[in-house]
Amino acid sequence: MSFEKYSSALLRYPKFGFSLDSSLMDLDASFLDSMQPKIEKAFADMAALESGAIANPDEGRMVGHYWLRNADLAPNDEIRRQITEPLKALKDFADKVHTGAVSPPAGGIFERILLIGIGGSALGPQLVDQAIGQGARLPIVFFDNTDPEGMDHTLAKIGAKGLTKTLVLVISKSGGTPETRNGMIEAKAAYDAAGLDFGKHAVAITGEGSKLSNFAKEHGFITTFPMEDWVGGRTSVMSTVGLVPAALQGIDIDEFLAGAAAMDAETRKTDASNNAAMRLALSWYSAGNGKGEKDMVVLPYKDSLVLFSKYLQQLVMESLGKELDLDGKVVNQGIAVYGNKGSTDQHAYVQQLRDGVPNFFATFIEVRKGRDGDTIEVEPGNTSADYLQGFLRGTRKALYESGRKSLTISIPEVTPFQLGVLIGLFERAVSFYASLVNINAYHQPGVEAGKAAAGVFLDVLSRVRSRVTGDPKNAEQIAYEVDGDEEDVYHCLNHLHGNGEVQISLGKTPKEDTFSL
Ligand SMILES: O=P(O)(O)OC[C@H]1O[C@](O)(CO)[C@@H](O)[C@@H]1O
Repeated sequence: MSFEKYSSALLRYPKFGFSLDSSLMDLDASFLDSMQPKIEKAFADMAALESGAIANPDEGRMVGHYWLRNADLAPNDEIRRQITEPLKALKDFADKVHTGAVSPPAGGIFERILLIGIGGSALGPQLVDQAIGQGARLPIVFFDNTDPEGMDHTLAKIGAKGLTKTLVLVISKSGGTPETRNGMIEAKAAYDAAGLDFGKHAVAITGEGSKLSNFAKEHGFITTFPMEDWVGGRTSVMSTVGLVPAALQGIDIDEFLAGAAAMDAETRKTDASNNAAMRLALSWYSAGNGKGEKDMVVLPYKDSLVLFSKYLQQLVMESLGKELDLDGKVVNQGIAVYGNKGSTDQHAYVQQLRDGVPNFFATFIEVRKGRDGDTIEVEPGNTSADYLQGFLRGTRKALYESGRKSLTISIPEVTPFQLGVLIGLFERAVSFYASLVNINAYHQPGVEAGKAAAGVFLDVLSRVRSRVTGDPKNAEQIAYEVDGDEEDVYHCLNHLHGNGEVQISLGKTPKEDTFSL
């Protein structure tokens, strides 16, 4: 480590107080020279993407999340309208909810939001809430899974009386995601049980003509906001998906969009040496030899950014984790992302980072401002914020001394603008990296295999359910009756037992276990 090296590697955007320190990634001149053709191609791919090329060839779609924060860049008037009109409509809607012009049927005003979604249709709003939702006008709670107990806990927190003043946002781009559908059905059941009209409390955000959009029409939802097919789920936080809840929460969405637009403006420039998104992408490439050989550990030193690691996990892993490259060659690409927050992680897994398997590089996120208002000294001469900074600097140094590389991103404070800056940075870094390694970052074919297998399992389960009788039978016998896979049938039976639907009599091995009513 040397000040000289730090000083020459530091990339700064003083206009908004951002910096990226890649000095501890050791990117040397020969690596950068060797990458030049790929860098030029990545800039060209990006320019094509932003001007409306079909950048997601497998799905035949444009990729437009960069237009969401600068509609002037949209490739045509129709798309421009698809951005500006919903933006205006959602602001009007939020105003009406705040003033009571849109109100619950039982009177009063809406006091909280229940957001039902999963993946990109929940993670962005969760990040926004955690990072910049403190003191929000409307608090927000989530159903982001099909776990019945999780939903029960959330409903219990709201309480039957609370439901009367809860506005439900059901978010699904495809409109057919089972977890989200289940959450909506469970929420509707709770409203029905409380004698309330679910539709009069509900808003949908979904693609036109989707199952969800039809459900919303049938059940008289308050309104529906559109989601366009050129916005991917994991990059939807600046579309209606993220902006409707944020505006309802009273978050300054114009600032949020402006932060991303400011980062876009800097990282659209084709000077690689001063482009933070390209620098990130090159650092990832160098760390993992362009094959994702090193994991990315994300360590924001700020409680409010704790979900940023999880958010990046989806953004990076769903975008870059691909079997085939754009030429159809098997490449099994990806970068594993995990993390939580500093300095908390110091007391969890940093031990392994420092001394264990050297299979990662770290990404520190420094927030310069410790807190608003007065502070105290926790000991003579030092504040809590000093400690946070000390632990960040100390961990970064200790890791480098044991041969572990790291990046450090710094922002002045966590505001809507700065959250936009961070999201804009990583979105573009993902786009660049995808070009560097020649993959489509905008589809997710791998997710379908698990969904299809779950469908087969659920089908077997419904048949197994009707085959359990008073006579004890083992999995093999029932599998024969339902024409199903024996192990699948065994798991179905065990699941039914776990939920009190059938009895089990344990044998020496699962093959010998028997089940009855
Ligand atoms: O918004 P939808 O269509 O419900 O999808 C939710 C999530 O499911 C995925 O399609 C696949 O997991 C994600 O890309 C997406 O964010």
